Amino acid sequence: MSELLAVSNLSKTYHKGKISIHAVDDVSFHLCKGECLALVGESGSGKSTVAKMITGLEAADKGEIRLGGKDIIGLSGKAQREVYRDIQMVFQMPVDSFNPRIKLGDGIMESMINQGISREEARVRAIKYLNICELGPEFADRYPHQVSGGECQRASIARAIAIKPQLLICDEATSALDVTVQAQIMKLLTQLKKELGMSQLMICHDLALVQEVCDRVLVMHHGHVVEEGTPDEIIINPQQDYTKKLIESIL
Ligand SMILES: Nc1ncnc2c1ncn2[C@@H]1O[C@H](COP(=O)(O)OP(=O)(O)OP(=O)(O)O)[C@@H](O)[C@H]1O
Repeated sequence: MSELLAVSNLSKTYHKGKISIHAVDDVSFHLCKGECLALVGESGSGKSTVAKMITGLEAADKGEIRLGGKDIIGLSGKAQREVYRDIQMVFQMPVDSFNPRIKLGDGIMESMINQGISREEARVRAIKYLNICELGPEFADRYPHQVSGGECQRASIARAIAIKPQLLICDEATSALDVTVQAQIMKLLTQLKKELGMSQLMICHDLALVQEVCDRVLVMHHGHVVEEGTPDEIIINPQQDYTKKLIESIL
């Protein structure tokens, strides 16, 4: 598999008054095309900060992020818009990710229209991707408060995939949902990976889900990557003491 994303020596420190929080410290990893990589670690270990730097929501202090060989840090204008179209993120709280005053269909169409796609075509594509996410066309005309959490999360996945990103980042995308809906959404993401060849970076606390859907796992602790391997290597035969404790605490 060829490499899609290469993260090298990435670091981020947050400053709050006199306190400095080294959220991410010298993190390096890669992600291949069509691969699903899990990022696991206890709360506060830096997982979301890594994801936010990749999506450009946080600026990196140091390091390099390459997408398809091109350094994406510090881009601006059209080059930046083009790159971030290829990286989409799905967040934990589905309802918060849509504007409550905008119908789901219009929310999904927005980024396509921003890309220059006509309203008519954007509407057709919004309905197509809602359908891929197992939501009927009627969902396009509903407001976020008129659907369940699971349906809203499907709609946010539809919005993310409608613009055919090369990389989909899911930050605890299913943890607010009940177990059956969680399983359905993970199945859907695996299907999308196979059908669209999309690479995925999953931040996930649920090791059973990681084992089921991810190809490789990175373990983060205090802003560092402490271990990397296949799900079986990490979950069944962890090498580092921190990973052993993490697995014990989660299982
Ligand atoms: N905007 C911010 N300002 C200040 N500190 C922050 C900010 N965002 C995150 N942090 C801190 O950086 C550290 C890493 O946070 P981050 O959200 O990346 O961890 P995480 O592993 O994703 O945690 P969780 O699993 O709880 O979401 C934490 O100590 C957090 O409090």
